[in-house]
Amino acid sequence: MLSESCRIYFHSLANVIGTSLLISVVFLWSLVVLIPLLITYYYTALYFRVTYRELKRLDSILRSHLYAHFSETLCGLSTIRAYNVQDQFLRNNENFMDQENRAYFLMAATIRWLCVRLGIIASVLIYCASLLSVIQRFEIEPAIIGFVLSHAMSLPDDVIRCVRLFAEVEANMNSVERLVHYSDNLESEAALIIPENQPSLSWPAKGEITIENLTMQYGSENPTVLKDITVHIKASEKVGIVGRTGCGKSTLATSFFRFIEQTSGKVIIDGIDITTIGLKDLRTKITIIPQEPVLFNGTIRSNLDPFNEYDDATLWNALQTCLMADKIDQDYCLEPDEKALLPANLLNNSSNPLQTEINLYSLVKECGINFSHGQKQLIALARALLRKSKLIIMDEATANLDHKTDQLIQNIIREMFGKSTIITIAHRLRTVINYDRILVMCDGRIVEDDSPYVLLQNPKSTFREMCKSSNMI
Ligand SMILES: Nc1ncnc2c1ncn2[C@@H]1O[C@H](COP(=O)(O)OP(=O)(O)OP(=O)(O)O)[C@@H](O)[C@H]1O
Repeated sequence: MLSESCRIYFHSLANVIGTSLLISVVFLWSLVVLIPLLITYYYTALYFRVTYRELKRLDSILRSHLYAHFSETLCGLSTIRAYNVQDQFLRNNENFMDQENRAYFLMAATIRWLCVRLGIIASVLIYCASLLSVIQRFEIEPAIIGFVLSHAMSLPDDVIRCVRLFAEVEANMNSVERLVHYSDNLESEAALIIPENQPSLSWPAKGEITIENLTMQYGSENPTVLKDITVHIKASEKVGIVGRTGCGKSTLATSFFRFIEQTSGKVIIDGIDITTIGLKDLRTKITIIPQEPVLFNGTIRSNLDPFNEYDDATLWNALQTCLMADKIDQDYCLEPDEKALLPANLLNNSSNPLQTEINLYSLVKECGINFSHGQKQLIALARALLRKSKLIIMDEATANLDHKTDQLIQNIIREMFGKSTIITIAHRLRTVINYDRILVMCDGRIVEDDSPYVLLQNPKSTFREMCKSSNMI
């Protein structure tokens, strides 16, 4: 929109300057009127610009409220209907529309105000040019007079367009200013790849982690979240992190990905300090199964394997291992015409699970809304299985599964990721009770670090207290 506004603005400006020059060259006396008119024009435009800019800003803000409310309503349609509050949301929507229209109406009124004033100024100029043509009718050729007057007639429109578009260009430049701010002034992440410091393809081969005096905070104005953490995690160890909400468990887990940079200290994975390598090299080697698994609009297949690296049988195996296969089988049986779309070799192969009416090509809606939270976590687990990382972080990954499924998944994890290091954040203590080690966190520090058995034997242990309060012992 900005380029189009600029184009029309410069076009109108050239017309206004050209016509004014033409009139003053042909009728020298017109300068007597032209100069005061230009001054009046300048001040009127200035007055208009300030008001219009503010109104436009107001309109944008109110419009964004309207759009936000509209999209939130669309996302929460089922909840709104469930609570039978459609009328309230309709009223709110009308209210937001009314408010936005107020600013829009004022903008339209301001433009009308300008049109009237500029129209008068331009008409005075045309009047003078016409008057001078009559007075100087014997001195100037009729053709030239006709030429000047025909141009002068378009002056009111050009003058109005010129000022309006100038204000519009200026208002649209706000967006440019914001983009420039985002691109130049905001701190960006570290380099994705540092060519002179790339880890080998097999890194991390063991999954051994050493954390030395790690301190982290979210921005300099916020309190320190991780305080001087030192811990060594052996290769293939299964470590559970527990602690009260807000004690820094997720922050410790995400520190491996450098989502926020550490304030001080070191995280060393298989001998490499993670701050010395590029973010892409780091992040592609670690797998996270997050609290809020992300699914994309597409199919189950495209969600499991976005870069098309695995065949269907491998994907299906991963789903079956994560206990998702039955669910998909039930929910998404292939229709005959859908079957026709599948590659023939998959359907003819008797050992292929696709023969049992499984559909990896089933639809996954935006944000995976057609799956339950637990199912989304199982799909995320299947993704992790496919990647076969040496280091896997699970942030409450099985929190939304029932206890039995959680246990089954834990067994699967132990079996399938036997040679990987696993760090699991768990609210449910049963999830990590069979792990090799438990780290208990409190207020950004590790207060206990031992095997679950040893911690449970210790009557003063916080972990024991936590197990007691959740009726495990
Ligand atoms: N993006 C953020 N910006 C500022 N502070 C944050 C941010 N994320 C977390 N925090 C703060 O850091 C502290 C630790 O949060 P963190 O999510 O690591 O805790 P947690 O133990 O994982 O909690 P939970 O069990 O509820 O997930 C909290 O006080 C939280 O308010």
